Amino acid sequence: MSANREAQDSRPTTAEDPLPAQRRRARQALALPGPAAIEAPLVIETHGLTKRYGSRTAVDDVDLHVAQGDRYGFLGPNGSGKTTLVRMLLGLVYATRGEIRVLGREVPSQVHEVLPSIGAMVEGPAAYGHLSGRANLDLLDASGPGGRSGRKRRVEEALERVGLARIDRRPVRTYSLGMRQRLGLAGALLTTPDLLVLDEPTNGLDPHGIREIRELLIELNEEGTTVFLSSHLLAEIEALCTRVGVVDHGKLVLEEPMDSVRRTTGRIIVVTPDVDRALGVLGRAVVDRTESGGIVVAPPDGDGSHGLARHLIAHEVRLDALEPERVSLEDVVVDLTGPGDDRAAGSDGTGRNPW
Ligand SMILES: Nc1ncnc2c1ncn2[C@@H]1O[C@H](COP(=O)(O)OP(=O)(O)OP(=O)(O)O)[C@@H](O)[C@H]1O
Repeated sequence: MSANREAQDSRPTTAEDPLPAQRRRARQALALPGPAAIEAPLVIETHGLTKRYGSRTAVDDVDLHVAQGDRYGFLGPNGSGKTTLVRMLLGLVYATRGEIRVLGREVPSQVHEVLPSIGAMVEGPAAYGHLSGRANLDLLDASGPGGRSGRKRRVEEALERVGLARIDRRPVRTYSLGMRQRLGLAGALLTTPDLLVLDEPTNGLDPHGIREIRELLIELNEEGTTVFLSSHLLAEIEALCTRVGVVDHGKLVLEEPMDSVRRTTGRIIVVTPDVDRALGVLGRAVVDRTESGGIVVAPPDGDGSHGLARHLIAHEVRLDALEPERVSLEDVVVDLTGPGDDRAAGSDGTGRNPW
């Protein structure tokens, strides 16, 4: 493949470039599409939602749109207003200004009508430390239908779903943070909710636990539950969510389907054991390398992955994979937001990304 204009334009960033090429592309076409672009009925909708604490604006003029069937990730650095917004959605904190509708009802005035259809876990799981996990769920379910046997069934099912079926009579105060998170989720699943609202649901879980909860949320979503979760973990949102809202200093700066955030760049990643041979064959069409050693190629206009594959195979380059390069959620989000409260205050001091 010969060098081409596109390849030259997208060569790896040099010291003079103020933004890496991928970031530049990420910045283009970011949008808050508004409700017109969303076809399914809205399950959560806010207009001009604002919350002030004294002179501090925690949530600033937010128009949020969560559609039925979404797995919506509400993402933002520490202190950006996620918990405050989640609490307003559930009627736990009153807004300074703006409107909220959840499952078609106004919040807070009609929230009691929809709370039975919502499973929620906000600001960590609340539980009585001296009681066992089962006893806590029994209490939460006290007003549920079907008497003792109905309650026992629901509690056991909820425990099973979150991977706690075998817990014993130990009091909750002896649980690890991960077990408490699971118990909190079990509490949210005692009814079959139309909407799950979860604030940082994988806090304290190890990677195995994070994956289990992700699979559970996908399963519930496929059974019809709309999932809204807040998190500062980009990878978690990227792996789980179908729509993403990004909040920064109280403002919603992005709301888009995950597919359009993670759109393709037009470049192709070649994974091959014959790296040197491929680099020689591709010449100046190579524009970058991935962290895992993939070769990023800008093919000439109209010459997509099929043409590239033919070209490489004709030159005896073996191919493990050929895939379109996508803009990463991290690039988009870091580009759109400033440092979180902890970084801004200098409490971390490591210079690490606040996400
Ligand atoms: N009750 C309160 N009184 C005064 N300020 C508050 C109160 N609750 C939140 N804030 C402030 O509002 C801002 C947003 O806080 P919030 O907890 O909603 O952010 P967050 O994105 O959930 O952060 P984190 O990820 O660290 O939990 C912060 O500056 C916080 O200090």
